[in-house]
Amino acid sequence: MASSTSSLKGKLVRPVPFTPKRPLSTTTTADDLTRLPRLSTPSILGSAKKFKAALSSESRTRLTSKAKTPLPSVPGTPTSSRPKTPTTPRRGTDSPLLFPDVSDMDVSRIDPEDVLVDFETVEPGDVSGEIDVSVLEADYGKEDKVLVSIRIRPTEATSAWEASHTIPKSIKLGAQYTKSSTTTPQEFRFDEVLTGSENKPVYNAVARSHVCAAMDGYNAVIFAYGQTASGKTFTLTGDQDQPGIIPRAMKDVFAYIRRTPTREYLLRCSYLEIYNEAIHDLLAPPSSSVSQPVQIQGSGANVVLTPLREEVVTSLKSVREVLERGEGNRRTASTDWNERSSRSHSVFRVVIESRERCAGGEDGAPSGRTTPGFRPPTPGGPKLQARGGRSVQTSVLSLIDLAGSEKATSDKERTREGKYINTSLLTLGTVIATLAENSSKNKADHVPFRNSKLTRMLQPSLSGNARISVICTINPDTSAIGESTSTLLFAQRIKKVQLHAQKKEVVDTEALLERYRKEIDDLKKRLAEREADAPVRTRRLSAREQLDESRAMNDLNSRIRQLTKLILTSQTVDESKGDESRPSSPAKIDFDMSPYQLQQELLAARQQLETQATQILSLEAALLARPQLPQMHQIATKTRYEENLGEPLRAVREDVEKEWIEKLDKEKKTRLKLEEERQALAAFVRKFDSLGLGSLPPPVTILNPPMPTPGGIMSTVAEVESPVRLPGNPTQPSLLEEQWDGADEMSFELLEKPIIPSDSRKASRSPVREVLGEKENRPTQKIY
Ligand SMILES: Nc1ncnc2c1ncn2[C@@H]1O[C@H](COP(=O)(O)OP(=O)(O)OP(=O)(O)O)[C@@H](O)[C@H]1O
Repeated sequence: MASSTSSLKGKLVRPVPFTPKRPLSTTTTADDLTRLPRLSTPSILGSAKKFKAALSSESRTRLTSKAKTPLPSVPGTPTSSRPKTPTTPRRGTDSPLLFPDVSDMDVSRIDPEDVLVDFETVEPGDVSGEIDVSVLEADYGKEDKVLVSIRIRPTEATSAWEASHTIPKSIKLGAQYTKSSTTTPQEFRFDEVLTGSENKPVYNAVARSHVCAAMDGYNAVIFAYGQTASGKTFTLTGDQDQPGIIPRAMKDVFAYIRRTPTREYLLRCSYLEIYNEAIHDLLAPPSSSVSQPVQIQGSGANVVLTPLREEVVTSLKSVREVLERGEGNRRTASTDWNERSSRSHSVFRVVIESRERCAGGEDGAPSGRTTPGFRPPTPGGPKLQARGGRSVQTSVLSLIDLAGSEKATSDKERTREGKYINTSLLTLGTVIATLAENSSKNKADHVPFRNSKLTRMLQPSLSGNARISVICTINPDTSAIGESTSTLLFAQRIKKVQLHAQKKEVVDTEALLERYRKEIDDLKKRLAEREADAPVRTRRLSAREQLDESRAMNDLNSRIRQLTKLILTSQTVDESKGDESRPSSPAKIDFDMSPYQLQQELLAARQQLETQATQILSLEAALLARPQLPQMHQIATKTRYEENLGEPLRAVREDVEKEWIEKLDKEKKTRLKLEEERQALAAFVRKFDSLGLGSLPPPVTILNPPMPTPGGIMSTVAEVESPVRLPGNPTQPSLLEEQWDGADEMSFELLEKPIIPSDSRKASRSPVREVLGEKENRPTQKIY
């Protein structure tokens, strides 16, 4: 063992300003660990980093006193602290406890409205001043591939790898290190290939656009992957001289807020680690962290971590305080390869909620918490509410430092940890490989997300709903060629994963519903006007214009349908569950809902009934208003023939006939479906009424909505009666069941004459007439 250790000496040789490596001990005691300073990379966390956390969950110790040295600022940050908001934590060097049971900024204890950050409250010193407009305006939302970069750690020894920094940026093994002299080394191409010890260009190239994307409403994940001691922590956290991605990202978050005077933000941070396949909250007090490990609940895109402490941050100072506390709790240990190796995967998450600022700062609108559809907040505490018509945009920025993969080590405890680390990284590799395979071959193979906590937690992001940037770090030494090659292969696979990140908005339901209702009213008015003068106008229109007219009516109807559906969906949106739409069975009543919410449901159901009745009648009206089927066939054939001169008339006719059969069949199905929905809704309304829930007067109460007749006369029908015949009622031939009789005999001359429906059509038993009565249906006679 001693010889293996000595052979490792000098492998992590770093250029200036690196300090010489401490001679490695093969037998590290817990005592040693608490004394070991991190010699090679001075931590940005000051003395907090000087502590080594205990290495197993049993013997793990937490810091019980606050680090003496405050977290150094990112260069250029003025040290003046921002004025405190009433709830800004007063903990600091004078704090009696580093892990109070309840933090002042714990989101569950505060009113989000009191801790909003906007361009006025951001301290100029919290802003990098470097944010570049082109990054803010970058088209990051459309990027559907993972941004994959390689960072090669500097070495004083000879590097086994050759990097090309010109486009295409690539890396390949030096020819002298390939297995045989005849083999050409494989060239790996990536978005970025970075070298050197400067963290700023690394941040700009791999992280800045993702941070801006997160501020703009997209979920974003940035993670570092690589062999142990290859530079993941250096890249993400950095040190005093070279702050890494996390501190720079937080600075840009505040810079972004400062540059966006139109919005206000609520920022919540959490910090966790996955150690030996258990998730620990790095911000929770040690007692509750051990007794209540964080659980992953939910599945698919709705993964929830609970209990997980989230703390509101209002300035860089409060971010530093949170980071410092969490960092002090991370499990690191000296391994044969790295004096301060991360033994866990750590995840720093910032939930960014924002909404439009209202002019003057106070809109006088009622609190979002009283908006209909609001459900009690999830255990994570209160969230920013959509308010006064302003929707809330939510996104999560996750910054992940993975534990390094490694070979067997000389220490038993490290070997046990290493097994867990390697297993979860292996699962990550398998998940990525399957996702890549699925995207490139259009397959839907099972993805084993559940095989490790890491992949389960990352499932929503890896499944596509996040902008992802991966930095794969490489140890360039010749002794690490194997591991570096496998890192490059991992990087190549993840490049193939397909992303489709979407912004998530929670709307102010009341305002939105109002908008929808208004639009529906307008549309209905337009529809009624068109229907009223349809009979007269139709006679004057050319064949093409008649088709256009019919299309326009259809468009109006489908927009009304769409909006009605939206009303139902937005009223039943459960904020904790994301975009869940209304239950599939409208007859199901949710007894957890408040009477007011139930009433809103009832109102929506009634409105839908009304709209459906209107739709069904409009369909009938359109059918009655349009020419007889053979004539329609003729019109369509003529139009098509003119459009495709040169095609044989017979072929055109056959095509048109086929299309019309399909069209009529579709129409029939739509009407039957509408009727089924209508009946289900009617049952829903009846159920409400039988429970006495509909007795309170809703804003609009229309149980038997006035139904527009084709000619514009309004009437009322019994709610149970349907204007559509259901299957199995052979006594009423449907308008849709007309035959193609005579269609073959048509000639274009017919079209020159006014289109007059035949007597048989007049005599046909229209369901509209049946329902409304012959007299009320008189407008249909105006057609003639
Ligand atoms: N690009 C770099 N420039 C200068 N020093 C670096 C660079 N990358 C890594 N180092 C140094 O190499 C050592 C190991 O780096 P680091 O701890 O970041 O590795 P790691 O990949 O996080 O390891 P582990 O997985 O074991 O936690 C540290 O002393 C760090 O300061």
